[in-house]
Amino acid sequence: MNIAGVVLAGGKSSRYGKPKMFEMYKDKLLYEYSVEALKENSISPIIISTNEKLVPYFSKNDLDFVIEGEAKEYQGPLYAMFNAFSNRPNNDWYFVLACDTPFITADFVKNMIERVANTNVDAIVPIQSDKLQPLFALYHRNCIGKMKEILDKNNRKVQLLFSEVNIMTVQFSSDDLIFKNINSPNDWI
Ligand SMILES: Nc1nc2c(ncn2[C@@H]2O[C@H](COP(=O)(O)OP(=O)(O)OP(=O)(O)O)[C@@H](O)[C@H]2O)c(=O)[nH]1
Repeated sequence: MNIAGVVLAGGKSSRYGKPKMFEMYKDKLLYEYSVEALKENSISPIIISTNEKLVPYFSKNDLDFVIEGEAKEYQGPLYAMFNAFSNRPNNDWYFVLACDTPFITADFVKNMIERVANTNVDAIVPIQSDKLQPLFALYHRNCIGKMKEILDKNNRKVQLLFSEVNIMTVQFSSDDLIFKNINSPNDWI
């Protein structure tokens, strides 16, 4: 069972006012929290999905990842996922994370990937307070065709995929900080 990691880092950051993935929090850049949580679970390759303008700003440091610029920018997470998955269709699963989640942990990633064995669902998606968390989820390559169908109809919502494929949900407690993401500078306060 091979799992690729995909960190989505090509959004507009319009609410933040500047590319939020490069904000420093404690000792790391914001996007590095997601890369590290995947890396600590030996997930390889780890792909950073971004746009051509931002590619030069990702520094490899000691982290091990591949940076990919999308031909069409700002098409949203569903397109970004489709693009990253279909560029490497030989992976069985893709672990998708966003670039703005400083409280993500390697334990969370471990908990999720342990569910991949012996399941025949197409996606494994966390749920917290009745809200699905599609940008912290595992997608099987079976999803690629359905994603294309949704995009071809000019739809962009990741949630639309969940009525087209079989999903397993994983319940998390409402006080778990893992899913907190940073949209604007006020979210740090
Ligand atoms: N590669 C890629 N990632 C994206 C794209 N759109 C959003 N993302 C990422 O998806 C995650 C969630 O995005 P949002 O925070 O909702 O949107 P955003 O565009 O980054 O920020 P806003 O402009 O403030 O809505 C973030 O990690 C984004 O970087 C895209 O078109 N391509």
